[in-house]
Amino acid sequence: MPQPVIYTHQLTRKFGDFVAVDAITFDVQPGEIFGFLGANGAGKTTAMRILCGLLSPTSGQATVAGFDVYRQNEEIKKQIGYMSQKFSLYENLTVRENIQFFGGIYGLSRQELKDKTNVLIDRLGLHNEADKLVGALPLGWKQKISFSVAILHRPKIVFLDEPTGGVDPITRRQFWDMIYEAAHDGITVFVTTHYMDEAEYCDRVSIMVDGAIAALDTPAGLKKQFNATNMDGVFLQLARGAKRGD
Ligand SMILES: Nc1ncnc2c1ncn2[C@@H]1O[C@H](COP(=O)(O)OP(=O)(O)OP(=O)(O)O)[C@@H](O)[C@H]1O
Repeated sequence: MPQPVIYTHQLTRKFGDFVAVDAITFDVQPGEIFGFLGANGAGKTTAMRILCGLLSPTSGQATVAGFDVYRQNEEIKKQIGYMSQKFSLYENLTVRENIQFFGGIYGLSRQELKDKTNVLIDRLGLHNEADKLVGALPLGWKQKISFSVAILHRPKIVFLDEPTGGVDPITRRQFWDMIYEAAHDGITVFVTTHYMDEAEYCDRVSIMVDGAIAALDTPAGLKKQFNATNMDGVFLQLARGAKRGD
């Protein structure tokens, strides 16, 4: 078995007496697409913030790309890419400027930036849009650019926090083609989503309920375990018992 890219053991985060993340244990293998599901308030974002090196756990263990979340969060930040529906690109910069800005933050050299920007604009077929403001583009395009920017520096792992919220199923499907391509290139993908069709696209899926991992398996394994025809059926059975959330 190769070394996991993400390893957690009894990872816990409290806010005062409130246990937001409750002793979660799992690992993610290199190149895997790992779905991180849970109802609102289940604790996904808190767990993800810990794994991105942004928040310290209260107890338990975790490593990301081999680095410890308590002591080596600066190293972790260099190994990861991050994209969220909530934080994406700068609307008042052009596509090209956004790519160069974020590429610069991720530490690419001037020449690398120039080359990668051109390759990316080519791949996304954005020649006519490259010098337009991002704010003028449809949401689906922004998401695709945002994802491409998050993996521009070829991180070991990319964290995607509800990356496809609010776009139509065809655009979401295209977005997932990009995810598959990244995974095929060896980038591990850790993704949260509320769309159950997207859960089916993951290699394995964990479902959090009230801070704990209630189930973790391949989509096929989960459907079998919960005697459900689709992931919606699995999710509803687990989420029905949740105390937190809307
Ligand atoms: N800084 C904080 N202080 C106190 N409570 C917090 C803090 N951050 C998160 N929580 C609480 O922890 C719980 C888990 O929140 P979290 O945002 O991790 O859930 P989530 O699964 O990402 O939900 P959503 O899908 O709605 O984003 C929630 O009840 C939330 O109110």
